[in-house]
Amino acid sequence: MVIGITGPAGSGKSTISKIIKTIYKDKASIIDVDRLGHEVLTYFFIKEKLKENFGEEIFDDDNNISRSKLGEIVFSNQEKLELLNQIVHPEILNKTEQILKEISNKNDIIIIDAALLFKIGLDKLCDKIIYVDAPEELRIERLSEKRGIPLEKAKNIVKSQEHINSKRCDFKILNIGNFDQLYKETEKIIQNL
Ligand SMILES: CC(C)(COP(=O)(O)OP(=O)(O)OC[C@H]1O[C@@H](n2cnc3c(N)ncnc32)[C@H](O)[C@@H]1O)[C@@H](O)C(=O)NCCC(=O)NCCS
Ligand SMILES: Nc1ncnc2c1ncn2[C@@H]1O[C@H](COP(=O)(O)OP(=O)(O)OP(=O)(O)O)[C@@H](O)[C@H]1O
Repeated sequence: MVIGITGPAGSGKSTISKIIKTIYKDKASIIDVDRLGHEVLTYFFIKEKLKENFGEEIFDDDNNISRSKLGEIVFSNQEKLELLNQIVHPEILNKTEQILKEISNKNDIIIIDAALLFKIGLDKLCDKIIYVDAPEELRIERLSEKRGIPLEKAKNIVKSQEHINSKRCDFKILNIGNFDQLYKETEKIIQNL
């Protein structure tokens, strides 16, 4: 079974993914789509496209994409973010499909952890979808205080995700309690899959 976990930044997707992994142990795998997005930035043809569209300034001294420089540009400019999305999302979708094919017979549960599950088109790969949310201020606080993202960047990321919604979901979690409460709520959902 493929479970999509989606919702805005700082809502708790990765934490829920890890809870499910703790419950299912070796029978579950997590596809972390943020990480796949980072991998895609190392592909030669993607780097070339990004150079054409964003210029040399997004590269570091070793000719790798500087995520902090690129992030600074796109998270404060919706049009540029959309341009980046058009370049990388098809490749992220391909890569996820490829991984699913490779690991699906070795796992009972595969979790796709992605804020942009619907936007990238990953929802169509999922049997069940969990949508997780929390109030904006709490998410910004988690991103800046717990994940170490500078406050301004955290606010920009959250603003850039205003389109995220719970279009088609089977379960919803409002993650405003403590970790134990989140664990229990996740466990309850797992029992009803
Ligand atoms: C802009 C980039 C270079 C910034 O990298 P950086 O390491 O600084 O941030 P990171 O990837 O950890 O993301 C930080 C937060 O922003 C969110 N985010 C990332 N990309 C996007 C996007 N295109 N739109 C909205 N939110 C995004 C992430 O879910 C996360 O919550 C990188 O996020 C990227 O290449 N994004 C495009 C690919 C993508 O859409 N990834 C998200 C898949 S769910
Ligand atoms: N219920 C909770 N109680 C305390 N801390 C929490 C809770 N839920 C999440 N956190 C913490 O908040 C931070 C953000 O959570 P997490 O990384 O799971 O969010 P996310 O939705 O995966 O974010 P992103 O989209 O940016 O990857 C983490 O440091 C996590 O440990």
